Amino acid sequence: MVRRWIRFLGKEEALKLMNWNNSDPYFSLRVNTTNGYTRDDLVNRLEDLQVHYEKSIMDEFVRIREGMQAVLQAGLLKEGMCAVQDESAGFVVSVVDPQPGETIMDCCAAPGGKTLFMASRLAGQGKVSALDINKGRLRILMEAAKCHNLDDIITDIHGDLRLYAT
Ligand SMILES: C[S@@+](CC[C@H](N)C(=O)[O-])C[C@H]1O[C@@H](n2cnc3c(N)ncnc32)[C@H](O)[C@@H]1O
Repeated sequence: MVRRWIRFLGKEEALKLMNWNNSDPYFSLRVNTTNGYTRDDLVNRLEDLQVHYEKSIMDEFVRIREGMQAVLQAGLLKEGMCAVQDESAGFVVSVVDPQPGETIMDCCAAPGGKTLFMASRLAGQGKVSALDINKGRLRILMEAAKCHNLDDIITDIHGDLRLYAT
């Protein structure tokens, strides 16, 4: 594998990739702006909890390497202040760039990380239809939508995407 990386990326980039693979993983948290919170609010709560963080280049995101237990115990997720969301999923939403008033169809949507983020970008105007084949996962999605005050924007559709393809 290393030989292949060096062949494709060159030695310097391959070394960077290997160093990154050996670094401690981090969680990223996305602040829930629909509930009126800003990233500064989230950062203040993390500081109160003495959880070290890094701000992401994406406005809504903060990275933490340690302290997830403290975040959970303080109820930051339950009270809808933030969600655990990988920044790569956030980049997808940046590319979609949802605008107020739009209607968006999210296929294979559950558990809803991108659905929630897209819905929050609509600023109260527009709709996201979240389709998934798995009822239980859709239920989790709608519970999260409620917690994030986005249940009037998001509609769940239980269905098999393959049937829409014909
Ligand atoms: C990796 S998860 C999607 C993650 C989601 N997009 C997010 O951002 O949180 C894949 C989902 O696709 C759903 N799925 C798989 N096959 C499907 C199908 N034929 N029709 C609809 N949903 C399907 C699964 O139930 C699962 O919830």
